[in-house]
Amino acid sequence: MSGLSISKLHATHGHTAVLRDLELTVANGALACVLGPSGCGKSTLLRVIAGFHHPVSGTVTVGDRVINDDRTHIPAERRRIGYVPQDGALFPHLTVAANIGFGLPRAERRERVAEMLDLVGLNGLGDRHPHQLSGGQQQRVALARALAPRPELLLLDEPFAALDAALRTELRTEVAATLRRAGATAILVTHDVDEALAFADVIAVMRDGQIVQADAPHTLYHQPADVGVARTLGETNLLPAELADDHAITAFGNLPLTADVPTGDGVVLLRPHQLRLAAASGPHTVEAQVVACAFRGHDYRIELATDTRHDLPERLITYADTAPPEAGTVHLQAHGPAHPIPDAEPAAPAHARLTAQTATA
Ligand SMILES: Nc1ncnc2c1ncn2[C@@H]1O[C@H](COP(=O)(O)OP(=O)(O)OP(=O)(O)O)[C@@H](O)[C@H]1O
Repeated sequence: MSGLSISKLHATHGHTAVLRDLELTVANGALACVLGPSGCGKSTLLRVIAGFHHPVSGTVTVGDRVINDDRTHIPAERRRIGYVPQDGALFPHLTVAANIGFGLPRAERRERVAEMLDLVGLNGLGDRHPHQLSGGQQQRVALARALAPRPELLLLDEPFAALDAALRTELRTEVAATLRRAGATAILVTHDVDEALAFADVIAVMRDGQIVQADAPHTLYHQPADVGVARTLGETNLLPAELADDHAITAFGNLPLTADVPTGDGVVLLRPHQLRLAAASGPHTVEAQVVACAFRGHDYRIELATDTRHDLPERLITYADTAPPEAGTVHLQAHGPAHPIPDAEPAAPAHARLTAQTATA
């Protein structure tokens, strides 16, 4: 398999610009996810890479082969790129084995089909037809069919979207393991954050036809480039802070920063699990009122109203293993590192809201 490199890619649908100056690199053997809201251009990007959609301009390289630039447009069937659409799109009148072997040279077909059935865990089901398989099994056949011709790159367009939650989790774990065994370079399109976090070596967050940040899941979650990426990856607490080189001075005391930044007023990100309920008040605890608490099986999601004495947003979110006292007062502690968010507007702090309410009363 080979890596992928995309530079200055522009694509349109009619007169509408869909991909704008898009840049993306996926290393050889990496599993990448493109994550973004509906309509941001994810499928169009995959279709350009696959060769089904002509871009206006830009360069697409797989390994050391340029498959698209100003002078080159290699047709889809000669790109050696596998494509698994949302519904699998198996041939209904062909058996599983015939689906997987479709288009393979006759001499190697039987052996390669057996290898692929083994890879996706469907030994013994080669003689069935697609309608005799479950949804998850059909998707595994689609994956086997895409991998059979040894593509240089595999594209998966929301391949688990039609499956129920349990099967979806199971299958994406299996597919990731299968792709790693095959040494595949793959790009999965999704708008499911959990899927992206669980599947990918690299997540590329897409917004309005551009990749705004591409990084390892852990880096992206804890060090997002802007508020939009921070919110795409999960719930946020955005605290006003005084930035002082390597630490932030906050209502929770001094917290180390993820990176050195210029000094001055700013906003820092703390993910919900970085706020914890303290047993009692202390020098760096903040008092808050529980306004909502939801049990989620593995933990509780707690929404808190902050104390008006503190320079904090109106609501904070934390996750905890045990339920707090109902509608009670709790003490919160923060655990760094905090991540500075350059473009964030500080939420109206509690004391400012109080002043505003008093003024209008
Ligand atoms: N065939 C088409 N003709 C005209 N406009 C299109 C066509 N296909 C897509 N678009 C538009 O291009 C934009 C990007 O669509 P695309 O399908 O790439 O987004 P997406 O991120 O994959 O969305 P989703 O997650 O809903 O599948 C959308 O505004 C869409 O309406």
